[in-house]
Amino acid sequence: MGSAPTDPDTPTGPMPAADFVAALRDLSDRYWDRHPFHLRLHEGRLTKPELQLWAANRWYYQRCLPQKDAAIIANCPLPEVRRHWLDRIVYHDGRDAGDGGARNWLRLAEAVGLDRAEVLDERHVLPGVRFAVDAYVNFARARSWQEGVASGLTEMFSPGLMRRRLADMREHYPWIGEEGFAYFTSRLAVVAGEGRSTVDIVVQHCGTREQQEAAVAALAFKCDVLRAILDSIDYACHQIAP
Ligand SMILES: O=C(O)c1cc(C(=O)O)c2c(n1)C(=O)C(=O)c1cc(C(=O)O)[nH]c1-2
Repeated sequence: MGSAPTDPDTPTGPMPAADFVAALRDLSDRYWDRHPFHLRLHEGRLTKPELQLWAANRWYYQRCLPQKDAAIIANCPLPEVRRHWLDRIVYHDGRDAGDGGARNWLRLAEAVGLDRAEVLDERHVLPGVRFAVDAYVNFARARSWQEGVASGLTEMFSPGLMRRRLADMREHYPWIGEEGFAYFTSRLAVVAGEGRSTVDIVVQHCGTREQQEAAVAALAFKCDVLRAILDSIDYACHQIAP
């Protein structure tokens, strides 16, 4: 069996950096900002039990992120990238048990009326959310470190969403105490810079067309992970009695 003839119209050289970045940014339409669940959240149409379900399920995402980042580090042979990526683990886990992004998410969960224990034992985590988040961690374990890094680029789409979420939640759910919003206020301070430096790493280390296309596919996969999380939560909301 011979190999398939190469189509002379199929480009094989790397895309110019600007085209590559544009191909990544083009995926913003697949991001979760306009998911029906997020729209209801922004419009103040979620009930307290629905907000609780969201917070308890997002916890599973938040708590798995450091394992995803550790998998990227484990697969990466470059000390300068590992050193840089390590900051993400420290950000989520904190330098000690009392701080870090994950702790701040727990504060939000408590502010919407959940007990810390029922969040930590994950009794509210939906099967679909678990499957989606586990798929993200497994993707980082199984794929190249560049694909793992590229999959985190959804964050380049997130600052506007997070700012809007913060403003809309303060307005529409005034019963949530301000301490509950620490996650978003502290995340907003780092996320724009993180998104920019992640793009730089991806552009620098995806030198071939194949690597560039794999990076774009990794970001598309991650958009699907996020939407699958909200699909599951949204579906479960329809089963909560009003
Ligand atoms: O609230 C959001 O909409 C949102 C989105 C994302 C994202 O786009 O992946 C992250 C976060 N938050 C977040 O808080 C966070 O720590 C985070 C880490 C990552 C990642 O893939 O490494 N994404 C996100």
